[in-house]
Amino acid sequence: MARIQLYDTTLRDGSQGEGVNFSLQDKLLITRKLDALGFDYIEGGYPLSNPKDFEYFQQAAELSLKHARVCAFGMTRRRGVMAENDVGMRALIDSQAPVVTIVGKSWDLHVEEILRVNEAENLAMIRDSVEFVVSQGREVIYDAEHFFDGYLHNPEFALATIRAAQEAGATMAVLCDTNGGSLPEQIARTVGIACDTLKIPIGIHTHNDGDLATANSLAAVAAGAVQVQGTINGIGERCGNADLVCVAANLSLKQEHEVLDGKGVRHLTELSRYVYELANMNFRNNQPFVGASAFAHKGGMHVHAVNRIAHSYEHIEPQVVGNVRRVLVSELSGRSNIVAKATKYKLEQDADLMAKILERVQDLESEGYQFEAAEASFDLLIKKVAGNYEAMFERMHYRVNVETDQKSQPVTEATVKLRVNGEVRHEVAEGDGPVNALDSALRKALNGAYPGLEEMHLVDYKVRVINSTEGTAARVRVVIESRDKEEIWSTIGVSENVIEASWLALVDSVEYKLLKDAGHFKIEAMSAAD
Ligand SMILES: CC(=O)SCCNC(=O)CCNC(=O)[C@H](O)C(C)(C)COP(=O)(O)OP(=O)(O)OC[C@H]1O[C@@H](n2cnc3c(N)ncnc32)[C@H](O)[C@@H]1OP(=O)(O)O
Ligand SMILES: CC(=O)C(=O)O
Repeated sequence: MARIQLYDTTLRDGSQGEGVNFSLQDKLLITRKLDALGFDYIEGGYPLSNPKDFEYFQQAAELSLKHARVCAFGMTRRRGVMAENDVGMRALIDSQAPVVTIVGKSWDLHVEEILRVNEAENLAMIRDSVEFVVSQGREVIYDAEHFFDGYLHNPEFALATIRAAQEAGATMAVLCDTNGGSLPEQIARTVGIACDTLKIPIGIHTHNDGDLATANSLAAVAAGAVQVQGTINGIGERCGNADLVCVAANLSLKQEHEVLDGKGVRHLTELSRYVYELANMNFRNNQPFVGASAFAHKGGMHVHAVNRIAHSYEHIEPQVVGNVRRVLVSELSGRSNIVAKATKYKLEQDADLMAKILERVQDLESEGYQFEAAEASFDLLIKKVAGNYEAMFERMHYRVNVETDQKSQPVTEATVKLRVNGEVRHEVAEGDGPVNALDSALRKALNGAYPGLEEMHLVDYKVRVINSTEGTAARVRVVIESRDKEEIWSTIGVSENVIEASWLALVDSVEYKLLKDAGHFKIEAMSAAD
């Protein structure tokens, strides 16, 4: 099978996604990461667009990348202007980027109605721009915008545009499904024709408006394309670009093409999460290959089978893309889900205990608990039902007061009374709201007894109404996410009272941390039998 180049445009087309805004530092960090994983090209930005993108190229030049070539992106010269006098062309050259990607028009509609030039002038704009940049010693990749729509309406003109780019010295013509509405058969047919027409290699750049960006990229490769452009996690304009994480995994694992130097695929999960973190976006749990749910098994029959042969319900082994298998516990669980979770405590042989845990889970889930989102509370539940739970403190009492004079911000105060190692402790604390005040008072009461608590903090707090038909008497489910230096964990509380539900989740979170520090829990992936 062939070597396929991966061209990442997270920093340019990805930045065109709604809500995405990378700082200069983020862009440089992502560049380093992509280079380390073996990406071939990194499109860093549009130097004419803004000072940050211009500065990026100055700093990227200092990065001593091992593998990737950095590309500056821009459009062909404006109509009626010589390429050497065009501000966009000058910005591309001044960027000092070794590779310049020039986007030009392929669809006669855009030429006539958007640029408002004739076809001959558009061909001259492409030719002049590519020739000028090549004359400045740069490699030129030519992005043929709207190529597939253009080919449908006027195939001779669309092909003439990429021929012009080839004749002017471009090293690659990348056919863009800019509106993202093409289907795989259309992509394959058109790429095949372009491959037969040109001598230079063909690349593919797809958008996801029909949810087909990955399929269209693979169809293009099957028809002869040797470069795929896309973004990490598929972020980008409108519905996004082809997700290079999925494209790379499919090309490498399903079609045995060589991508990412043969090594990067097993770091795809880490890369995906790294980019989400820097983009300040939530992880997409159901993202294929790398999402937290991509290898999470919930249905009891699935878990039963996966315990015997993992690939009975998995298309690849999770570790080949750096992901892990997970077993979820819920009302849909059978004994196998519980057994899988209990293996790390070596309790799985105790059939009565497994049945008791399952019964307890089903009872609690009928009250509104959901353990799949609260694995730390489930670990505590196993200990409690197994009879080897030791309370690290005894809860005696708590109270929360909120006072407001209607003129200033409400003041929230919590009081917590505990017995810790035989000593009664009674503490009060103020906070930004009841959960924060309770958390502060609980920590004050435990102060000195468990120093590890200082490194733990809350990172997320979610409330859901469970039986909404009951109005204000409805039950609420609170899920709290906490972290320390080494782990993130989630706990749950359910009650008619939001403060009580929060308190239950908070206490579980602190108890999990204290028991973990005392060596009671080990973080292990489920080990399946194959
Ligand atoms: C498919 C893609 O994703 S292409 C990349 C799209 N990305 C972006 O637009 C983000 C960065 N863009 C920008 O910062 C700005 O749009 C700039 C700096 C490029 C241009 O800004 P402005 O000069 O203010 O122009 P504006 O954005 O309003 O309009 C685009 C101009 O470029 C012209 N143009 C558009 N495409 C091309 C092209 N391929 N070749 C030549 N000229 C073009 C248009 O005709 C229009 O010029 P006109 O006003 O003289 O008719
Ligand atoms: C070049 C590009 O981003 C597009 O045509 O979609």
